[in-house]
Amino acid sequence: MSKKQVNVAVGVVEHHNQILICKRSAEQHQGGLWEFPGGKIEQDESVFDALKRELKEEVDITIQSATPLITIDHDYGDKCVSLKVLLVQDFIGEAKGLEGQPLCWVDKQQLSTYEFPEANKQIIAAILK
Ligand SMILES: Nc1nc2c([nH]c(=O)n2[C@@H]2O[C@H](COP(=O)(O)OP(=O)(O)OP(=O)(O)O)[C@@H](O)[C@H]2O)c(=O)[nH]1
Ligand SMILES: [Mg+2]
Repeated sequence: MSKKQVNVAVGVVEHHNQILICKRSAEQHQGGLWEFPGGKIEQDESVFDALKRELKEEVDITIQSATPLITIDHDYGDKCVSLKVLLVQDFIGEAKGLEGQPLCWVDKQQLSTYEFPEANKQIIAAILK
């Protein structure tokens, strides 16, 4: 049986040269690791609309615009993901963890000192380019 492929909208939210990261809860896939906020893209939803919905739900910010940064297809063994990563520099609101998740703003250069899912290494490389 083929593994399910999940399309995910991921936001690299940047403000004053810092990036917003959140901690995944223990029970989630890749739980306990840091992530860039985002989530699954629903059927008939654009990447931007999915990201806008997820960032409002998870961190209470409203994104105004976003630009494509990178797409990463990764096989975790139990699950294949296609991460559509958008760079967000234009948003309204102050980020807070609406799902009780720890959240922090990190200098770009410090990102690699946090533990992320494997696929995120390529995202961090793209941010630093
Ligand atoms: N949001 C997010 N997901 C990531 C990142 N890196 C990464 O491999 N993923 C994977 O993408 C998949 C979907 O993301 P998600 O769990 O946030 O989806 P969601 O918000 O719709 O959550 P839910 O199904 O837990 O309610 C997960 O399997 C997760 O492990 C990342 O930086 N951010
Ligand atoms: Mg999510």
